[in-house]
Amino acid sequence: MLARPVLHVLRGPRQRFSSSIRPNPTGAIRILYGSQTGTAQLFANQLAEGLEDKGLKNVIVQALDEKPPNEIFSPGDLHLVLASSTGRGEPPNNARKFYDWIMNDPSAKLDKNVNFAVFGLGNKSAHPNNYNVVGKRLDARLSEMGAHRISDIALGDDGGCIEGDFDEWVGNIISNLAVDEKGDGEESREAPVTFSSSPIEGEDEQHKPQPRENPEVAELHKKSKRPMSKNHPSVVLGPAQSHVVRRDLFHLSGSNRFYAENTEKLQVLDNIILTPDAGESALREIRVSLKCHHADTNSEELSYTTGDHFVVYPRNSDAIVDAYVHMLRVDPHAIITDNQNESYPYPRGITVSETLSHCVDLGAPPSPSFSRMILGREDLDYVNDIANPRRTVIDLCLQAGTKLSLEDLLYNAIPMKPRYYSIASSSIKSPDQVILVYRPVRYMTSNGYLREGICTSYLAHKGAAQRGLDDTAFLPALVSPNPTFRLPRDTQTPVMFIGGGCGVAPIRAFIEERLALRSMGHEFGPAILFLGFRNPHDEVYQGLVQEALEVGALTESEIVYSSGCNTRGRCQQMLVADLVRQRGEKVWKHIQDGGHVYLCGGARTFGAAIEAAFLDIFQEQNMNFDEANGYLRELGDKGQLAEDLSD
Ligand SMILES: Cc1cc2nc3c(=O)[nH]c(=O)nc-3n(C[C@H](O)[C@H](O)[C@H](O)COP(=O)(O)O)c2cc1C
Repeated sequence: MLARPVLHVLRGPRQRFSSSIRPNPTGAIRILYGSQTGTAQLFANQLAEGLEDKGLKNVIVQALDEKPPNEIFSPGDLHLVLASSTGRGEPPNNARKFYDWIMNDPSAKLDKNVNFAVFGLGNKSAHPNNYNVVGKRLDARLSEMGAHRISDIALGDDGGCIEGDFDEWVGNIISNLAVDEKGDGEESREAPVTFSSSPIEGEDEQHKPQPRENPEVAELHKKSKRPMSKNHPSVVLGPAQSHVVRRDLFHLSGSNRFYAENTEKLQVLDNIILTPDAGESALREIRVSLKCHHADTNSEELSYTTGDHFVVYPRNSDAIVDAYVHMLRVDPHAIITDNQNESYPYPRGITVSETLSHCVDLGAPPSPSFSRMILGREDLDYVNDIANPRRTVIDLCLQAGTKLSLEDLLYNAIPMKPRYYSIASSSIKSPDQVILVYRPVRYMTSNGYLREGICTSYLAHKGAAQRGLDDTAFLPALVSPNPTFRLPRDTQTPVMFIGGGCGVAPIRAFIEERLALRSMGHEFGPAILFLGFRNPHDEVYQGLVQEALEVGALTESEIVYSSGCNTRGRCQQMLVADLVRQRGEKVWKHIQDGGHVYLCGGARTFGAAIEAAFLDIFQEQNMNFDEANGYLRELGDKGQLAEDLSD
């Protein structure tokens, strides 16, 4: 059985320290989170456990909207705010009221004894223009309102190693709470205790005493990176229930529920390969009915607006779950009853197999400290050895011959997150169903293992019901509004759609919407389409584009391929970013005419390349690099540039 990490991600069971931390600060520690898909919430709970492990009392965890906004902050308390950005730099739903209050009420003030620190959660490559804007704005505004910042904002990048970013922030916070090594509860004068001490009158940012490294805390940091041998809380297993065969977790409710509110059991109507000639990585289209099949639901049907996202709860494949069951040597049918241990991160009362299937992301690389624990060594080039080759827990265990317990896995592995897809259909044309476009992810790891993307392979195995209510025909899913990604209200406003690969999905939705509006008699302004595929075999929706061109829902379209020629023998071998650059004058005029631009595709390469092309185009118009960057941001801020970029 493996040991728990000490400081890292603080996901493990409680461990008591001969504390080098202030044992009982005068105020409470309020951990406040705003979370859309659960990461900030998970981190908030881990942080609370970790601080309690250090002997700190009065640690409270709350969602930012749990109290009226003006009652959240208390003088003398420390407020650790974890907030993600969603939509296009929007706050999560459970922070919306608070965010609106803090941003829009200029008279709102905070006492100077309100202490705070912010950890923002975002994704730099997917949302370069809106990276962590919510965290950054909250941090700036809290300071402007008069509160006392105890440490600089930290930014977690979900496109990189967010757990590592979080670890580092937690380390800084803990250093800030530390007293000297006398450990007698009495603060040394030099101790960097900033929380609960009032800011010194007249002190400005530059002259604030800087936290110093406390030797004992530094030692704790080092230890945190080593396996420790401590007692684990055990996961209590009840008698096996082999007759229990559930393929979803809708029966769980209240604080034990697993799915987010508004999640429904939805029926798959169709699941087809769009480009059969493209081989295994062909684009596919899945059609899902919005009619609810969940017994407890109040609503009959979900609704959406064109441009929204669809959120799917995937499961690990049975083969992967079996491999873990075998490795852990556990009875898959045993029920996890564990009611005692508050820190247990998943629903109770479900079987081991259900927990492994639904709750843990068995395809994700383990966090840095869990990797160190499994491998039993500290030196690790995490990015190159673990994250980039996407090595999983089982890979590392096999490599190191580590015997992992069920507890080790459940407390340390990455929880399963629901996946977001751009809806590819128009709500005017098909209000009762959505279309998603996806490409099954399959790749060979550097050490020769075949890997499949969890959600895309989950979707690929879905099919329309063959026999009544066949399980493979249903998905747990919900609609997530994306209000900043909409066609202009005035159909005469010029639009330009720029997309690559799976980015064709939201573009398909907009084209279908314009066709529907056309049939209702609407008149349109210019609409330009720049679209790229891997090769001609990968090209989809030619018929729809053609129809749109014929009726004026599109006015021009250029399709390019990163390799190969199209079927009509015309070579358009080019990247979309180069096409955009070549059409620089047209792009510039479109923007000057007040036209809207929509960027849709992968974030890391496509999104970054198109933004670089835009910067080049703007610099051609006598802007320097900084001005071009500022102009791009301005277009986003005023809603003329909208992005739907995925990770
Ligand atoms: C639909 C969607 C929109 C997002 N928008 C942004 C954004 O505008 N800026 C950003 O930095 N990150 C953005 N992200 C990335 C999330 O902030 C990041 O994945 C974060 O870890 C999620 O934390 P949460 O699970 O607590 O909500 C977005 C993610 C999704 C799924």
